[in-house]
Amino acid sequence: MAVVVAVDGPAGSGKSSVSRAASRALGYAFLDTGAAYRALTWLALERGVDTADADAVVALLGDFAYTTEVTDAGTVVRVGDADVTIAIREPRVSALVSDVARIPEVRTALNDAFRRLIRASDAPGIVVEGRDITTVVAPDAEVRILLTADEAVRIARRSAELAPGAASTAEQLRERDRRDAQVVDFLTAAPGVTTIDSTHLDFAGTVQAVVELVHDTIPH
Ligand SMILES: Nc1ncnc2c1ncn2[C@@H]1O[C@H](COP(=O)(O)OP(=O)(O)O)[C@@H](O)[C@H]1O
Ligand SMILES: Nc1ccn([C@@H]2O[C@H](COP(=O)(O)OP(=O)(O)O)[C@@H](O)[C@H]2O)c(=O)n1
Repeated sequence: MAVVVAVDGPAGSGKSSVSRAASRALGYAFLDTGAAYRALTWLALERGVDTADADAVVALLGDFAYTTEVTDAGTVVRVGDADVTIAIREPRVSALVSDVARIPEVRTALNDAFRRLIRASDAPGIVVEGRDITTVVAPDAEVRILLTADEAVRIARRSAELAPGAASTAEQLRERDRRDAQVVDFLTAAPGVTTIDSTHLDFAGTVQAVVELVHDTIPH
């Protein structure tokens, strides 16, 4: 059974990029759970399904052929034959993903899939990042981290999400965190979870903090 490193936190805290780099440094696999919520949202948009209609979104699950493939250039995300790696990061997906993520049947189905992927990993460990990994998906993970940063810093890091005519990055990020926080608490560390605040750390320093915590926790 692979060592599990669970990482939760709000948007723009560095979960995906830091977890990916830390997994490489550790020789571990990597699982970005937000990508699956984003891919299901992309499928709803593609099919013209209203994301506020929970039953219609749940009906998509039977036909949600979601796969990921780790390549040198990064993780390629596909739904069926469609490469949605770039599309799932578009603001139109970010704006609706919280609708999809608040549907209990969606969370149950995706969490089951995440647990299967974790169990199937043949690497010595796996870094899994999202919003409820430390609390719901893998509460027994050997290493559990809440990655945070001040909101202004997170907004500055996410400025690339700005789309012409759309609400500002700041409004989008605040609104998404507000809605996500109604579903899972990723702003306070559960008992046994270590907080890493990256506000005053640069990228390499944040990766190092994660790697050191794993080394300090896991005998090697
Ligand atoms: N400690 C850090 N210092 C500076 N930039 C960072 C740091 N951590 C992450 N970043 C950058 O911030 C942006 C958002 O990070 P990302 O991993 O997408 O966050 P999340 O997955 O939590 O939304 C990325 O461009 C990333 O390279
Ligand atoms: N474990 C998870 C991961 C993501 N999500 C949802 O998926 C969305 C996208 O997650 P993400 O990790 O790609 O978001 P960023 O923080 O990287 O922008 C979040 O805004 C949540 O609505 C979730 O509900 N539970």
